[in-house]
Amino acid sequence: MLWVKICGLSTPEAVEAAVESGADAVGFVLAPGSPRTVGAALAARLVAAARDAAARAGREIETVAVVRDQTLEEVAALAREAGVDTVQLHGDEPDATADALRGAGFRVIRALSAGEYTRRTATGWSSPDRLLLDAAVPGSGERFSDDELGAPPAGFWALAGGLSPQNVGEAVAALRPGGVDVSSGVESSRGVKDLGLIRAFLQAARTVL
Ligand SMILES: O=C(O)c1ccccc1NCC(=O)[C@H](O)[C@H](O)COP(=O)(O)O
Repeated sequence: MLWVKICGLSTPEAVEAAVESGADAVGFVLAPGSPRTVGAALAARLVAAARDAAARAGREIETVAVVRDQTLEEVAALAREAGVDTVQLHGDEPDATADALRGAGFRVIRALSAGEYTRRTATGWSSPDRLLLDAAVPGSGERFSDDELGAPPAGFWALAGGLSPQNVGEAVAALRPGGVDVSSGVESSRGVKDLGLIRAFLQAARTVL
């Protein structure tokens, strides 16, 4: 079944809508400078809300801290305080940062633009972590173009960038990722989640063949 992550959540109501509608993962932006940025203390409350909602539904939820170009020390401290399961690295973090986070007990998602993924793999780079392929500007609501991605990854990967309830089915049919990730496409305005769009996205993603 398609793995679905709803990202950039900042209220308990939006977290509950995502979990109750069947999201596999919920993400909180702990990188500075975004309208979706939350502090570690609020993220910890949102993590608790996600786990409570998942427990009520009798299932599990993966909680994800989204970071970008912060030091390992800062990322580890934020992730620990927030109490997340997973750290999503969205910048130019070295492989050593991912290794150290894994060593500290976190799961890691490596987010790359489709173009950067294509460049790295051409040099023989590979990642032990789950890959998320995104547009050049994360959280912008933009799709990457087909010619930026050479061959999609062979193993599990998730598609992000410009997805919405309207286009997720067509995007998954075309690229066949193992998962999808959305933020802007479930917002009424930048940084403001729309509970109806969250539910509609989950419903559309769950009916992709
Ligand atoms: O959302 C942000 O503002 C953000 C800031 C810094 C690093 C990452 C950020 N977002 C990552 C995501 O929300 C998703 O993984 C993905 O890029 C979805 O983007 P969208 O095109 O908005 O659906």
